[in-house]
Amino acid sequence: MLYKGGYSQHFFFRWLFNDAVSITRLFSVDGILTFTLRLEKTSEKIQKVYHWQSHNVKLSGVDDMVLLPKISEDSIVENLKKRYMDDYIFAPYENPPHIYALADDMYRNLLIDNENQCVIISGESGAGKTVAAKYIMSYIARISGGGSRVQHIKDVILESNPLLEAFGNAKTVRNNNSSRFGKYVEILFGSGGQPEGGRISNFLLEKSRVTTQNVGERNFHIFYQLCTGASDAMKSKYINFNFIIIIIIIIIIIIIIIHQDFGLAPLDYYHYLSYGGNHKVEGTNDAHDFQETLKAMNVMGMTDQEQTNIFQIVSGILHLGNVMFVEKGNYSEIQDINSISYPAFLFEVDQYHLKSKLTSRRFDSKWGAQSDTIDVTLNVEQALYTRNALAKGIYARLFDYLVKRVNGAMETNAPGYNIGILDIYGFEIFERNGFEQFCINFVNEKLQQIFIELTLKAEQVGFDSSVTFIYVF
Ligand SMILES: Nc1ncnc2c1ncn2[C@@H]1O[C@H](COP(=O)(O)OP(=O)(O)OP(=O)(O)O)[C@@H](O)[C@H]1O
Repeated sequence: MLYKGGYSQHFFFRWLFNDAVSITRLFSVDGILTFTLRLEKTSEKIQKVYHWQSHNVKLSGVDDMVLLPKISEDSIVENLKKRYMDDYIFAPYENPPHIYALADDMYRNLLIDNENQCVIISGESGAGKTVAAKYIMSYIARISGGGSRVQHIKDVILESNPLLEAFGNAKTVRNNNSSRFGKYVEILFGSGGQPEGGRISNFLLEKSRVTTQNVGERNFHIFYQLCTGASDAMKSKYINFNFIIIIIIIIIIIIIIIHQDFGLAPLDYYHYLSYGGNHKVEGTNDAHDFQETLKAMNVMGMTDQEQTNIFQIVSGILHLGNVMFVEKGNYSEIQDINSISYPAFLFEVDQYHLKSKLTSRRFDSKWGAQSDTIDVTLNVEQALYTRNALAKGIYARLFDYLVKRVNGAMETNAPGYNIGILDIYGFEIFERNGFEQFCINFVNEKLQQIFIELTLKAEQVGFDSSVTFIYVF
């Protein structure tokens, strides 16, 4: 039995050892799994090495050379020799189930049988669904042919991953790069087996994350990427333009403000990023990832202006979260009127209009043939709810827009067959499960049901003639 690194294992070990915090080394040789656990007991940190011997394992070296304890010419040759002697050499079709073999099968079936193919990837959060989906996409991109136009389609398909992950993935307690939306990617192939286009359908974006997160989690990656990765020029435009407005409004503050660093807005400044408790994710470099996001946007053919507009919205949402309300009589008022100028500027809307939409709502009444429209003022709780609903609504539409843009970049009318890859976000149980988690858990249960149904049905068929049993399905 060979374990590969991953968060599921991380949690398994955590559960096993109760106080284990992280696995620093993990490798397996001849069935012996060796791992080093960093343990944390109160404030003291202890390094301990555990050896675990698995049973009934055919001793045939390691499947994956990177798992060798020491990578040298000798150890590689020794490993290959062992596998050769045991008739366990590397050959895709002789190996146990492998994601490339599955992708290869699908591709061949599509070409030989002229049939659409579909792979459903299911599993709990952190199991490796998204990584598997990406392996399938890159394998297909690698083995299918085509000229420069096809190469562009492949680039769009592959680059859609970092782009949508930036806006749709987040750190959760189980997975540092957890998909918080479901997606179904279809790759459309021409008669020669070359990708001609593609289409992505997105489901159930967890938009509640925009305004609040559980402890130990983060908002969507893009917020941190923009704040830490944007150039100074961009930062002053999206993040600190507020200062410019203040300069115009309050002359006295000019002296203070011109001495401030326009290029920096600490993440702590934003209310919408404050719930998780930690902005940093081990092994993630947000500034670097921001460059990947920009690169992906360029591959999609997004213009500078389009990118500017997108980041204006992202930044506007952050600033909107800093608009606070106070109770005045029976209704709410914006605590600091300057705070509304920033999001209004970034959303390119009139600030008085935005203020009125946050603190009141339009009420249509009808009696008989008569109708009337009145503005009803909101209390603080209602105003906060409205503010958050606006932030979530804008973000969800921005995400839909990005998916639409990706689809536009790989649109085709060419006839052909397609391979579909379904990657939804995994089953999870929180202390408080929101409606979105309920929906995703329900979908996961349904998928599991389909899986059981199909596999049991297949088993039943195999037994048909020889065994008498009660049909489950
Ligand atoms: N094949 C793999 N090889 C190495 N690491 C992997 C592999 N699969 C997954 N991982 C590790 O596990 C992490 C979680 O994987 P992934 O994001 O694919 O999980 P998921 O099932 O899609 O989770 P979620 O439902 O939360 O989106 C990855 O970031 C990666 O570190």
